[in-house]
Amino acid sequence: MSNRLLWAENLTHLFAQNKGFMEINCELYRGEILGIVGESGSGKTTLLKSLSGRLKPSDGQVKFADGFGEQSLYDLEESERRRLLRTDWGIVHQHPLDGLRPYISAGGNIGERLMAIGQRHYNNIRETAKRWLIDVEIASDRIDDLPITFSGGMQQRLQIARNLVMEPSILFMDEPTGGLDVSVQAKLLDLLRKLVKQHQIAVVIVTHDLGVARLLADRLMVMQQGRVVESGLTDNVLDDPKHPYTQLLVSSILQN
Ligand SMILES: Nc1ncnc2c1ncn2[C@@H]1O[C@H](COP(=O)(O)OP(=O)(O)OP(=O)(O)O)[C@@H](O)[C@H]1O
Repeated sequence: MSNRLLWAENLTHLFAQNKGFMEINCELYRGEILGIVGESGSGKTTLLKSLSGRLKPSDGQVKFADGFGEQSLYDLEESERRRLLRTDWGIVHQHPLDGLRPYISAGGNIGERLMAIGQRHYNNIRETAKRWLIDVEIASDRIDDLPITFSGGMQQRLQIARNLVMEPSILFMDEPTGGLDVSVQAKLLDLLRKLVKQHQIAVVIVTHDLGVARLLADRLMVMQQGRVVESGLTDNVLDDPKHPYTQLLVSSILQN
């Protein structure tokens, strides 16, 4: 069985000239972390949306492998795509409250999706939610508190728990540490790395921060003006960048 989970074939979506992404071909394998880097406006978020079923591209295909074989993401019915996004795939937004229900408890945020797939045993759901709170380093006695009473870092960890409780095969993350203080960011990155490796989850992560990419990603794609200009193993791309744009990105970090 191939370990290829998700791939894009000549994927293109343009809002206007040079605004969006063009002719993207990429692959994601089971258990790997793929980083998408590039400066602001290079099309990273738009590409992530298309790869994760939230933006139908104007051209090309997103395909994925599941138990039934190979499927074309945008040939699915809208409802099927949504179900896939809530069950087998997860999405971690930059702003945690975009991915949480602010007015239901932390435990409810984690348990809700289990109930949506038919789990009904309240005590089991609560125990699972507690375990996930502990796994993302939130005290389990906060289970009945609302996410709006949590710090930004805690909210982000809760958003991660809400996704991981479904044991997704793929997690899509857009600047997950974006709004956090540096020290909180570092802790979250450590936790993320531990959890995705432990649960063998494949990840596509968008970041403009090469430090985040270095820490998390196994492979990188570098985007400039909607195109992938370089890709490869993270260490190779960052230690020995071939494309002038990647060289510029790497050297601007070194100067900071
Ligand atoms: N819904 C939209 N309608 C029109 N233009 C859009 C839309 N969404 C994004 N764009 C434009 O497409 C280009 C790529 O945007 P995108 O958000 O994908 O870039 P990015 O690399 O993720 O940038 P950032 O790091 O700042 O989030 C930008 O020029 C942006 O202004």
